[in-house]
Amino acid sequence: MAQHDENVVWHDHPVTREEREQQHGHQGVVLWFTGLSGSGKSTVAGALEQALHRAGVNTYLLDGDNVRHGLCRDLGFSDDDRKENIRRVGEVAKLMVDAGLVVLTAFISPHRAERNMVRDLLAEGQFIEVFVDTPLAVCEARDPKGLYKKARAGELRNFTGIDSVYEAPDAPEIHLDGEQLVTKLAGQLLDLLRHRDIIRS
Ligand SMILES: Nc1ncnc2c1ncn2[C@@H]1O[C@H](COP(=O)(O)OS(=O)(=O)O)[C@@H](OP(=O)(O)O)[C@H]1O
Ligand SMILES: Nc1ncnc2c1ncn2[C@@H]1O[C@H](COP(=O)(O)OP(=O)(O)O)[C@@H](O)[C@H]1O
Repeated sequence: MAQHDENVVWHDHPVTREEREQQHGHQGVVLWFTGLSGSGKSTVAGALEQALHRAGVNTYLLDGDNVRHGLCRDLGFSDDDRKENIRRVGEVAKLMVDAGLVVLTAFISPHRAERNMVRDLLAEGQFIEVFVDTPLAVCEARDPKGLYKKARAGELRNFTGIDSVYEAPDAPEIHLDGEQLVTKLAGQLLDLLRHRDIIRS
């Protein structure tokens, strides 16, 4: 991939992130959900976004399934493609944080290195890693899209948890038990955001 051109120079603009955050009444951060397919990333992120939106927080939810229909439609599920997927989403999330939004991302993001790459793109405290920890057997029993069934039958290759790796986070900001009620999990995340003064109580 081409590196950035040394003749392209960063341009600062008069309105700052801090000013945008002040206007919103809250900080910009990323809640980076990671977990197996079927662990509950989209469901929990959606429930949290709904609660935040109702509370007047400016949010945006970037979801793997949706992003792969547009921005990342050229990418598949090899390790390199997943890496590029997460790099692009990380850069988009960074722009959205600069816009002062509470960004929720729901990507399997199976590799520690890529999640840490996104963490390093952001300032201290702006990256909140949310591990949706649901046992593989439970995800496989849920199987809402029938993908585990296809993977077990050998009709789908490189499926996370079956024949492609998932590296669980070592030290996520929050570790959710994905078998608990969705409302309880969303509540835990709201508590964390209030505790960190990202949103008002
Ligand atoms: N081989 C393989 N492995 C894993 N997942 C697969 C695969 N093929 C298709 N899908 C569907 O794509 C969704 C995962 O996309 P992501 O962009 O989140 O994946 S990644 O972060 O780049 O690993 C994932 O969605 P979720 O179930 O919502 O996680 C699957 O529906
Ligand atoms: N905490 C939960 N308890 C029970 N079922 C859940 C829970 N979270 C999600 N689900 C269900 O599990 C399936 C997969 O959830 P989804 O959010 O699509 O997972 P992911 O985005 O990680 O693939 C869906 O059918 C959803 O309704």
